[in-house]
Amino acid sequence: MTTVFTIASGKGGTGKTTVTANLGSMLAYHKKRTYIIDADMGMANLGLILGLDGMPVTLHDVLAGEASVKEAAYPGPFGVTVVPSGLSLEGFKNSDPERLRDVMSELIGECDILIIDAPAGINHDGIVPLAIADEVILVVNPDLSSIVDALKTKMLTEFIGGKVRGAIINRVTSVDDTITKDQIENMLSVPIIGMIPEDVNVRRASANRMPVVAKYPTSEASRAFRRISSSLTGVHYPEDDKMENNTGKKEGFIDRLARALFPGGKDVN
Ligand SMILES: Nc1ncnc2c1ncn2[C@@H]1O[C@H](COP(=O)(O)OP(=O)(O)OP(=O)(O)O)[C@@H](O)[C@H]1O
Repeated sequence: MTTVFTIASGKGGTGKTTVTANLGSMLAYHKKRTYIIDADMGMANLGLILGLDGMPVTLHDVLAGEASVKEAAYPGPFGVTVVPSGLSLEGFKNSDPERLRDVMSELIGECDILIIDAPAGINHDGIVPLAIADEVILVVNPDLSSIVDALKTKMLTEFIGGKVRGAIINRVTSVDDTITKDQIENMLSVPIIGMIPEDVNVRRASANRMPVVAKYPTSEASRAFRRISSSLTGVHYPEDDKMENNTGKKEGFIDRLARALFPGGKDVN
């Protein structure tokens, strides 16, 4: 059975693409056959942060009716399958978001989990991903405008008959005492699935065209992504699990100690 998750927000820039890339990679690591699809077709950057931009066939071609989704699918970290969007405005113009339904039908049964990175806002191209998901996951930042926009997305999802699974609070800082987790939970009236800290390693990993869970597996953000993927799959993930990093080398005690002592420091590899 395939479960379709749509990662949505309301406000732009809250971290949908980051969540899609990292959650998808972690679920693949858990041996779930996982597809991640960049339906943020106007502002595509899933391929960019995974080193899969400039691919010959993209979701644009699929939604223009010129290719099948499997032709636009590429292997990503830990075996996740990535369907990037193209970067051209022409391709965006020719894409019909309604065709996402066909993409979904094509992949049902072919994978365990399908994650759709939705565009920000509540335009037509943003509504289809909300409508076709089994469960929508909201990504919010701990600020009022992000929460209010997520609330609008939640209401829209329910209005069109969709279901919101919960919210992920991203970019939480230790000095942030303005809005608490409980307040966000109350405002949105959905469970909080997890909290991801503000972590410079997220941007450092993107600059290296990798998800943080693969590039900096012991970072705070990676730990948070592992907890969230465990809670979605029910697979227990020991905190001291040894994941292979980008060099293919197992993280040893010295690496972990160095990271613990110098969390914001240089890559020790
Ligand atoms: N937890 C985090 N810590 C530090 N930086 C982060 C974190 N999450 C996301 N970012 C950074 O914030 C920026 C926006 O993230 P991202 O592109 O994932 O957002 P988005 O919601 O997909 O944006 P858009 O609405 O434009 O599609 C990126 O530079 C990303 O690296």
